[in-house]
Amino acid sequence: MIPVNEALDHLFALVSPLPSETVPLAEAFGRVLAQDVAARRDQPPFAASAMDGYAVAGADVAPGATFDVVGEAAAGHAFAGNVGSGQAARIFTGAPMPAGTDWVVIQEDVDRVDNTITLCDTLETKSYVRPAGSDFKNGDQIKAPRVLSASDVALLAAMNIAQVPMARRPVVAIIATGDELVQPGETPGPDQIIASNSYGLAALVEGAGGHARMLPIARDNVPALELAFDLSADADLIVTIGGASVGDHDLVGQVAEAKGMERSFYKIAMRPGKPLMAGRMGNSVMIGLPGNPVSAMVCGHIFLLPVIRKMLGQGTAPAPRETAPLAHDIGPNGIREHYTRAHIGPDGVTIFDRQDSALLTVLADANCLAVRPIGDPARSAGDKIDIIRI
Ligand SMILES: Nc1nc2c(c(=O)[nH]1)N[C@H]1C(S)=C(S)[C@@H](COP(=O)(O)OP(=O)(O)OC[C@H]3O[C@@H](n4cnc5c(N)ncnc54)[C@H](O)[C@@H]3O)O[C@H]1N2
Ligand code: MOO
Repeated sequence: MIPVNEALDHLFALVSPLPSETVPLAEAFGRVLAQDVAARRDQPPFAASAMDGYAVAGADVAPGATFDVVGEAAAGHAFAGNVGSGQAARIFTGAPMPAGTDWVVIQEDVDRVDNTITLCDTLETKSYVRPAGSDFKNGDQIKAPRVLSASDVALLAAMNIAQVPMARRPVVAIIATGDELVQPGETPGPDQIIASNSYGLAALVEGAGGHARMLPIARDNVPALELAFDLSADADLIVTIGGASVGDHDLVGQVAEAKGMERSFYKIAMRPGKPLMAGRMGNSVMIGLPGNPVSAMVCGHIFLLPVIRKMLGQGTAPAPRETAPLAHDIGPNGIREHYTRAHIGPDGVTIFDRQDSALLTVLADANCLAVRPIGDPARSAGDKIDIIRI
């Protein structure tokens, strides 16, 4: 058994950042920017009014001052003329400031009679002009790598970047294995259960920016597993679930090796997740996850997501940790690093009593994994513990 950090280092050594691809802006949301991009224009491209009102020379603004309205500027319709001293242009939000003006008096502060406006006694003290380039300037950069948020997409659009260089999404083939499994929606036999991990892992993969390709369930026999590996050969990652342990029907490692998998490691000092295996397999990397549902999902968080992030060019880092106080006393930990299902709330971290790696209800109630190092002694309420949010 190797420690978790060593296993993760082995996995990082197996994968590299994928090449980038250019995608239309409308498809960029949630994906990872692969290269710095630069604004192709200033925004606003001209000094613009921030309000509806009258554009004047700021030097002329005083309570009771009067102006002749000589023209109009609206968004998309600049006023071509010049506005002289004692003159004003009717202006609307987003319109370019006419030549000769640097101040907008909001219409609420104006009395208008025919073509003459008179300013009221209490005036705003700000100009309501947005200077050219005050949001961004031509050449301003958005730095990669960065997961593009909805706000980023809006910013890229404003920068006139219609095609975006994105990290290619890793294709992750997910192979559930087991004679006992049927797909959700099917009718299980009396000795069967519903495949769950494959769906949970696919959700993790998609959430991290990968593309999950779920394969048909592979039965516990050599030809079925061989076929599943053949169907996954072009994936960037091949993730198997189950069949990783020492039972007579645990054939995954054996078949993977017969198919050319060069094993990097097998078995880690982790609970849950002990029978994890990984290795290079053709142009792909195979990660064999244990079958117990919580084990597979925990390994998904601790190994699969960091590997996907590396492939997306987001660097080489384990699942992010925080420290938080324990809400209660806990006993000592054993010889495997324990990723306990836990809940962090206002009272601190509560580690659930039931930690069997088959209990998906407990996992679904957890909002974090509280990590107990190998040989960690008993701890008291208030002691700090590492957590990983899930
Ligand atoms: N004698 C030993 N027995 C076991 C050991 C051991 O060291 N010595 N390790 C245990 C640990 S730890 C784990 S974890 C499990 C993992 O075993 P496998 O990876 O071989 O998983 P399976 O036996 O195929 O399945 C275990 C369990 O999970 C269910 N399962 C499998 N796939 C799915 C799926 N896609 N969706 C939902 N449930 C799934 C399966 O029905 C079993 O109940 O081995 C221990 N045994
Ligand atoms: O390691 Mo197993 O994954 O404890 O349940």
